[in-house]
Amino acid sequence: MTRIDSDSLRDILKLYFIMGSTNCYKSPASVLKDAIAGGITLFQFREKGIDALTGDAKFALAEELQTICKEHGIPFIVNDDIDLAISLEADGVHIGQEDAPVDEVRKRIGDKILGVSVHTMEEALTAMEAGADYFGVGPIFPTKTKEDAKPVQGVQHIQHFREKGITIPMVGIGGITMENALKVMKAGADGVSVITAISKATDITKAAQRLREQVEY
Ligand SMILES: Cc1ncsc1CCOP(=O)(O)O
Ligand SMILES: C=C1C=NC(C)=NC1=N
Repeated sequence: MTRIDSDSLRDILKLYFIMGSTNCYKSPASVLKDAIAGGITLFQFREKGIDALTGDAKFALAEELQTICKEHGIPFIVNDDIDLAISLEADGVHIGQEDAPVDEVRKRIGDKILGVSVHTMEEALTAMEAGADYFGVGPIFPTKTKEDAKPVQGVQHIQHFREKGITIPMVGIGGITMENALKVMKAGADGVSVITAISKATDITKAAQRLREQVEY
């Protein structure tokens, strides 16, 4: 197996739905099915927060959601938990700056997709050197979903990375909705990562559809 090429990755990063049990009013399985029906292109299992599942319950939910992704041809990414990703043979992982070093994770997952959260040029350059396939940049707008999010940065970092000639696939994250998604794309992102605007929508399929329209501008 070889590393995914950037152009294919850009296509799957367009509408990057992220979710765990703590982000859903309904069952995570039904939320994911509705989001897939609305046109998400990538899914990340992110089980975090005070009521997050752990151990066997977390594994069982991950497996259930991975099966749904497989049935619909949607790649399945695991947030932070490298062991879980490896045991499930997930399509990739997403790590933050506080997680294991990028080069260590790259060694453990081989050619699978490796996403890294970056907030500064230095973090970006280090992550690229170490083998990241894409960046998650944010929080772009205010968000209540991640309690320990860094300061809201707007689209300046995405613009700055592009102005400096960084061409690596990149998604914006944080407070992204159908109203502001286009601004993120025009700043130079290849896609948007969304939790609440989809997972807590009244009509999940419609919310995903509207976001998909925005990113396909
Ligand atoms: C995981 C993460 N990283 C930066 S902001 C954020 C949460 C995004 O959630 P939402 O789309 O609900 O604002
Ligand atoms: C924190 C994150 C930033 N970006 C992405 C894509 N996922 C995350 N979990």
